[in-house]
Amino acid sequence: MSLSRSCTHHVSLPKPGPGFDVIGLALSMYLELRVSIDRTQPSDPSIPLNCTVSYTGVGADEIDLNPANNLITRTALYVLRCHDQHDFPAQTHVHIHNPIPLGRGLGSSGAAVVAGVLLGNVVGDLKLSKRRLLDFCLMVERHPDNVAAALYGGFVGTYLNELDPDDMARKEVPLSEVLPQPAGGVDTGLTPPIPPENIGHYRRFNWAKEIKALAIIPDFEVSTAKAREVLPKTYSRQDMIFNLQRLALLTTVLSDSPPDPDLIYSAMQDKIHQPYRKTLIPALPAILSSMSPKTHKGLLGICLSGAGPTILALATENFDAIAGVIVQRFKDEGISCEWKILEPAEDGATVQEVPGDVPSYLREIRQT
Ligand SMILES: Nc1ncnc2c1ncn2[C@@H]1O[C@H](COP(=O)(O)OP(=O)(O)O)[C@@H](O)[C@H]1O
Ligand SMILES: N[C@@H](CCOP(=O)(O)O)C(=O)O
Repeated sequence: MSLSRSCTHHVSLPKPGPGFDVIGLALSMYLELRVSIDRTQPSDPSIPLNCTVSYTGVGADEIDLNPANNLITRTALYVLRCHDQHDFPAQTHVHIHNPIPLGRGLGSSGAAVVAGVLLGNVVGDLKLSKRRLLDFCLMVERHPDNVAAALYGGFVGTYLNELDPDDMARKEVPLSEVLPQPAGGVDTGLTPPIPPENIGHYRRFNWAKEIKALAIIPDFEVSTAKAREVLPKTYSRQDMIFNLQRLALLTTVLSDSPPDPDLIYSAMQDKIHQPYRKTLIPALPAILSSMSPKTHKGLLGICLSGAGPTILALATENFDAIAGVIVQRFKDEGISCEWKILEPAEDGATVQEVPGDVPSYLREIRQT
């Protein structure tokens, strides 16, 4: 029997403003996998881990297609190995179509982790609940904002539960034990750390239909790991209260219809990550200090998307002009940008059976 399955994942654009590592927004860019398992064929020992990978979309020259190195397939292997399945089923092929720019703060890695977890669940026929899938995601990407938004869709608030000491230790094992690279074959003898139950939690919020998300995407990468290294380990009480006061309002004001620009603009101010990340993103200070609903009609609020360098501007109208100003600010620093108008993606990650024989995945990749 042959089968072809597709998984679709939405990119998450995390945390408007003060919700660092807390709130996430899934937006209308879709990472898509096509998975085929040719069960008519026996295992071929020359195929590492029984899996071949192909890729279309952005970053094709960067992504490693060796299943032992690729983030999506390594994550899937982690899920499989936690269930005593050491390799992919014989003759698995995974086609990845990825429109999400890499290393730009648009959640490409969060979407890839969600994709990998769903891939493991599908090819291993594990039938894990979404809640359990989130545990696996959180063993790999340890801040919950991106993966919860990509998995569940929409505008979400997230938190990590206080686990008992044993579970906490299990959750905090080094990432290299969760995702060894390269992911060795069956003979490594390594037992993967099984995620504790109920690592994190999420809650969907409403989103006012008038609000669109402009993503202005500079032509350079900032790795999330690097952008987290520049953050301080501790913060002043004053700065924490500043963010908490705004975050308490933000989730509500983004659901109000019609939106209140002044309130949204104020609620999107941040003192715990953007000031430190300015050093990595040349135009950020000029953009944040010069744009507001008073200077730009239709603008509601502006912040770094994820760890940057993408700028997220929430707006109701006047999109070309708002994006044009931000593009120009980057241009002044010698950086070119593309920009997109995006909307919340409500559905989260989905898996569909695709009828037809194995080669059909090549024809069915959605071009976005
Ligand atoms: N579709 C994908 N397939 C495989 N690896 C991916 C994919 N998307 C992202 N990655 C990995 O994640 C890295 C980017 O992650 P990160 O620095 O967290 O940036 P961001 O998540 O903001 O795009 C890429 O360099 C790549 O290694
Ligand atoms: N909350 C995280 C989000 C990182 O998102 P990414 O898209 O840059 O991976 C952070 O701000 O570090």
